[in-house]
Amino acid sequence: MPPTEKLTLPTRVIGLISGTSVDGIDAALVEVSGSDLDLKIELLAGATYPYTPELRARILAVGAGVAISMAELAEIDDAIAFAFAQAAQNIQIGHQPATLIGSHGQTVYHRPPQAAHSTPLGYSLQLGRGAVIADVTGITTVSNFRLADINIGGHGAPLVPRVDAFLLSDSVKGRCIQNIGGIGNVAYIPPRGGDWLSKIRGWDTGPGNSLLDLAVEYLTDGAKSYDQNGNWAASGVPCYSLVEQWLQQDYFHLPPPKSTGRELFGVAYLHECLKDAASYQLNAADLLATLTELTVATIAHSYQTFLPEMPQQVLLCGGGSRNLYLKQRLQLLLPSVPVLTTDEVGLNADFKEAIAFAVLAYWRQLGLTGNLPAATGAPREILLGEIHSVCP
Ligand SMILES: Nc1ncnc2c1ncn2[C@@H]1O[C@H](COP(=O)(O)OP(=O)(O)OP(=O)(O)O)[C@@H](O)[C@H]1O
Ligand SMILES: CC(=O)N[C@H]1[C@@H]2OC[C@@H](O2)[C@@H](O)[C@@H]1O[C@H](C)C(=O)O
Repeated sequence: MPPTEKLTLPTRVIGLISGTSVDGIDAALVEVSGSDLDLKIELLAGATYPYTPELRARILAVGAGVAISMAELAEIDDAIAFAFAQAAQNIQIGHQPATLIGSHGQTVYHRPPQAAHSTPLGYSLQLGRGAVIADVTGITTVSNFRLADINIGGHGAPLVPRVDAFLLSDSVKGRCIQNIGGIGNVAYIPPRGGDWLSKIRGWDTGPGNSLLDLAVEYLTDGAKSYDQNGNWAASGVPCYSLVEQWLQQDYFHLPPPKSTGRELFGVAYLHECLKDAASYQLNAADLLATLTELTVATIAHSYQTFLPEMPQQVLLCGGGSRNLYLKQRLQLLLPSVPVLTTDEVGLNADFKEAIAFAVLAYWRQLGLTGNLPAATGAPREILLGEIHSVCP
């Protein structure tokens, strides 16, 4: 990953993503300049636009493996594309217009590469066609970011670690940038200097909030979708024997690069957890405390197992960084490493993923590669994303 000499002008870009929590479309309007070591962003506006409950329910059903017709798939794709286009229009209100959009879309299926399988390549499907977004907004749109990396044998995920490396490296401290969305993922960034770029790593750590959210929905009969600040879980006690048992799951022992999704850590997985919890007679609060402990234990375990050295700081981002109980538990498991949020070093923790897709679109437009082979497992760097120009 050699630094480029390319001169770049500030560009106003919109980044759009709805993640595995399917809680809504995160939109970030950013001014981007530089290219890699000199990469800079200024967040001008950030907002989350919730899906309608009907669309959210349809997306979650597809993601959970419910069979649908091609006609229904087309309808969902249309609805997502128009919702993303609307989010891009809304985020510009009161600002100078953007000239570029980077849209991740909505993941509804993700299959990591399967070595020694008859179809060894991965497969990842993000809905919300970029061409429609470009047409509705009149703004060139880059989309389908994961495909190129997957086509050459990579996981197509996680993609954010390369952006993290250039926005969040430190000259002295090694950092782990830990996203806790539906799924958790980490970027390990050693202190800048020497061959630091070649030592950056990234992978999906496992469940973030996905099992917790599903459990809250189950326990409240759908009245609640998440445990605000982790208050409910904080009133319970984690069952450590169960956490130990759950940590035996193969995924947590697979060496990186690796990626996962709701296909593994989704409804069926929660049902297994519920059965186990019943055999330990856990009440609702204990169940949530135990699922929270699983998330933090998988994070701490993966650092201890797979990193060349422990970081000097952990910077949290994503919705899970707002879960105070979870943050506290992670700090307890990593006693010598301060656990902060990216807000505390100047990068918005709620919109970092949306910002990253703005940067990835900007790199694509400049002709710069976007993947980090150490994080996706691809054999080489490659241009990410398809460019949809505006038809006259
Ligand atoms: N105040 C809060 N307290 C506890 N949990 C919260 C809070 N705010 C957000 N969350 C959690 O964060 C989740 C949303 O996180 P986020 O938007 O980062 O996920 P995502 O981007 O959809 O997922 P991914 O990063 O896996 O793609 C919510 O579903 C909820 O579980
Ligand atoms: C296939 C897919 O959408 N993966 C997401 C998901 O959500 C978190 C984790 O799993 C990560 O690998 C990825 O997203 C972020 C944006 C990434 O690519 O870095």
